[in-house]
Amino acid sequence: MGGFVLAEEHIILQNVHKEFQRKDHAPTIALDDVTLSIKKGEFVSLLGPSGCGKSTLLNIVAGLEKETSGSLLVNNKPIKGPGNDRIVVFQESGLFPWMSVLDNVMYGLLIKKVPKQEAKERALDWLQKVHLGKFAHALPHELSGGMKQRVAIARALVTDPEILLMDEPFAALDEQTRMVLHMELDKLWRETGKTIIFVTHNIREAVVLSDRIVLMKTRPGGIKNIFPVQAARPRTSSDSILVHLENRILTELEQEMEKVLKEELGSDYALKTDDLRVDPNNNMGSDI
Ligand SMILES: Nc1ncnc2c1ncn2[C@@H]1O[C@H](COP(=O)(O)OP(=O)(O)OP(=O)(O)O)[C@@H](O)[C@H]1O
Repeated sequence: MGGFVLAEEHIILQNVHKEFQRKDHAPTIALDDVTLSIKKGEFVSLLGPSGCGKSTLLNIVAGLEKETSGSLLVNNKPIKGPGNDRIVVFQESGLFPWMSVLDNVMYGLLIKKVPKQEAKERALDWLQKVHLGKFAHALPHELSGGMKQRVAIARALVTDPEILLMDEPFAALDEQTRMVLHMELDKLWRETGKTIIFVTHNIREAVVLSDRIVLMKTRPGGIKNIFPVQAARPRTSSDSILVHLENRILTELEQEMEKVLKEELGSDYALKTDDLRVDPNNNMGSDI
């Protein structure tokens, strides 16, 4: 071979096809022929309209769903199911309501037979990193939504997985909290070098956080386009590179969503996707 070194691929999906069987109906093709490679330490977002297969793709990488055909490799090894190297953070924090914040974060370590004192120290360390050291002994219901998601992130990262899989983790949060968590996640990602796959409906969230954005399409679900994000970090959403990219992605999404709406509504189709356009006076970003 020549004198160049290939960057290390962490996750490789090759021609992944996923069908869900439905009684008395044709199967739903959730993913068709998805091929995607993700490098070690890369932050990749999956973006696209409802039903385009984002969660299915994430669940296949997590080992929670099995592809119907095609292959998935992590560190060049086929995936047979869930593993300690991959952890999922969901939209709902999923904390045990009867356990303190500290016990919630320690739980995964104790399951893995980490000695109690070490588990406590590691959990407290992670609670400091997500700025919740003072809430170690609080119960989940005493926390705000943003704080709960911080605990969920600490609980995931304390076990030191190689890959963090995030399924709309900030979708239920208000915009200000979301922006703070973007900054925190960006910092944690840069400090830890984890590989992250992040599912979102929010274009601005995707451009602010990602190295690459995988824009997905529906019917059948798959990849429509991939956008590298070449802006310096830490980022602000007003960065002109990001604003320009956000509009490019939105233009492609509009085409996709018009296609979907026409198929769904047929002759009733009247809705225009122009309403999705970014209003420069509106800080919220576009949810799709
Ligand atoms: N367990 C299942 N059984 C049957 N069909 C399913 C199942 N899970 C997903 N699907 C179907 O597969 C397609 C893709 O679903 P998926 O949840 O992956 O999409 P998504 O892009 O994550 O959607 P959303 O943004 O609304 O969460 C949809 O048509 C969905 O109805």
